[in-house]
Amino acid sequence: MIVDGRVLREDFVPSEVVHRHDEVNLLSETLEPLLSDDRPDPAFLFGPTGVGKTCIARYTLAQLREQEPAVRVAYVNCWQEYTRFRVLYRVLEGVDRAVDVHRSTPKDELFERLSRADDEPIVVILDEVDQLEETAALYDLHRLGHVSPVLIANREEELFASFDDRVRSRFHAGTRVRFDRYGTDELAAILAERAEKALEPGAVTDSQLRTVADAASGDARVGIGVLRSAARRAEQQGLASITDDALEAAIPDARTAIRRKTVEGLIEHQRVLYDVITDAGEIEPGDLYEEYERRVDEPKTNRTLRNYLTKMVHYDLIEAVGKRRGRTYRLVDADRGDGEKNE
Ligand SMILES: Nc1ncnc2c1ncn2[C@@H]1O[C@H](COP(=O)(O)OP(=O)(O)OP(=O)(O)O)[C@@H](O)[C@H]1O
Repeated sequence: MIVDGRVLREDFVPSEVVHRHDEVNLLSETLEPLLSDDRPDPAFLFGPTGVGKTCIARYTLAQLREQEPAVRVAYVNCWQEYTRFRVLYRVLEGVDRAVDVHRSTPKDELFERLSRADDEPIVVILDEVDQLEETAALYDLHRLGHVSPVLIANREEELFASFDDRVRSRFHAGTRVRFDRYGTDELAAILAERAEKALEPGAVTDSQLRTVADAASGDARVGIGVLRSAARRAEQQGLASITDDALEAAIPDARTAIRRKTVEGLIEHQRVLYDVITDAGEIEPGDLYEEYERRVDEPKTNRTLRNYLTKMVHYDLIEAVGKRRGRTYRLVDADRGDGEKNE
């Protein structure tokens, strides 16, 4: 039944995006100066998870490179690359200038190397940029006239709150491209496009795709995950098409798989917070920070911890219950039907 499983993978960049034309156009216009050797303003892509920010950034840059192949693109996921060293290293790697760089190479030398790599413009996509712990990396990139950053984050307010004044003032100007959650019809159309490429004709009905879109509540990553899981289940049972039962079973399946992957991707300190919450069942912030500090050697500041927690809420790993005073954190129930997904 599955003819091309790649199409249902998370990192697949579709050759055509469904909807999001306004967002693609705004980003393309922002980057247009690159076509005449000028430097564009920074571009920001804001919105909740699974709404196509990464996909649209990659797609738009792939299109731009078709017009101007000299433009180089480096992709940095700041969830993993959260220090100045790691960001600069990843950008150098993205433009094939990372040979002979070691852990002990001074950061200033990385910066020097990047400043010398100025024969062609470089667009740096900084995904999950609100996870960056050393925002000096942004200051570095801004100083380089041949580097154009595209920054992706959930919320503008929290992102700018994490910047120091130097970075804030430099990134103040810049185009904001805002993404809303997909409606059921939009998500169903995205899923139909994927299903057409990935599955045999007739493997899934339009009404089933709407059920998936509805269950995913606007998150395309969840929707595609459900479709993938349902198709696999049906295939394992030797069926020629997806049954409603396979679909129902796939909804919690997909959420669990996505959650497992997100937990695996947590950095050490986030993981400790997650473990404390898991052990406690439900816990107040004060007790959470206290227990966290007991478990780590060099604790992060409360502000950083709050940032981690916000991110984990965005990623649907934990939920915050109650208002300021009396607020507690607990794990999100994997089997939840959803509909109350956090923004
Ligand atoms: N408009 C679209 N057309 C086709 N595929 C899409 C579209 N929007 C999202 N997708 C697909 O949905 C999945 C999730 O999208 P993406 O990773 O871009 O979301 P995101 O907003 O960057 O989320 P996060 O903040 O969690 O990283 C990807 O597989 C992507 O290819």
